[in-house]
Amino acid sequence: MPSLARLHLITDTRPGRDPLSVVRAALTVAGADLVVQVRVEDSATDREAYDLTRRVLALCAPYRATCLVNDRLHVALAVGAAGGHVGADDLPVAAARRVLGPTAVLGATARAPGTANEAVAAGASYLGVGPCHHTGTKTGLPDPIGPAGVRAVVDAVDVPVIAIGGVTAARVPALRAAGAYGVAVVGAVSTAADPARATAALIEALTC
Ligand SMILES: Cc1ncc(COP(=O)(O)OP(=O)(O)O)c(N)n1
Ligand SMILES: Cc1nc(C(=O)O)sc1CCOP(=O)(O)O
Ligand SMILES: [Mg+2]
Repeated sequence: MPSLARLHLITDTRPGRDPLSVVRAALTVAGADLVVQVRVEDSATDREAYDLTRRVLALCAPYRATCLVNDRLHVALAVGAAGGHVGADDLPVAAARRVLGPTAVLGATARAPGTANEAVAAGASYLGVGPCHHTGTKTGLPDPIGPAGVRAVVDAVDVPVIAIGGVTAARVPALRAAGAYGVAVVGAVSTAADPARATAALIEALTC
């Protein structure tokens, strides 16, 4: 299994966004130190997800950056991505592991130590833990768990914890101090005036 990069950029496919140019900008700065997770709207067709993922994979390849696919594991397999990410509404982690095979990267969402332990026992190779802070990117989330909630999960598991939800470069030090291995972001890069510069700030915060 490839070593996991600490910065995960999740594609922003909301109307008016340009996910490919954001991914391109982030890769020029972060290179192999980036995981790009392709996440499309629930209303997107599989064909749209497949086409976007193929394009993202082609951008990642020269940098040897890792490409993962959110939810749609058949798309991950079809394009040859490194793995996928599942949450409570997706395939159960054990089923996802069977689909992807033993060596793929498999992330699972966990918000508390109990579900985190279950996800790891079922085959998750990393955990996405949050929401750490309020976010305007996704609706319907529970209250933020903050760095203390991240710490509770970190103390319970032995896989990398990727903090997600309202993460900015300024918030990275507290999340790292809580034991987060890395962070996943949408808005901090996608809505930045300069996505390359925003990526550089996150990388710097993660390497301090
Ligand atoms: C790194 C990371 N962590 C959490 C999530 C959220 O996944 P999920 O709970 O399945 O919600 P959706 O993203 O599918 O709406 C994630 N994608 N990545
Ligand atoms: C897709 C997603 N999942 C979350 C979770 O907590 O499970 S938070 C989130 C959105 C993250 O976007 P931003 O970096 O703009 O806050
Ligand atoms: Mg999901």
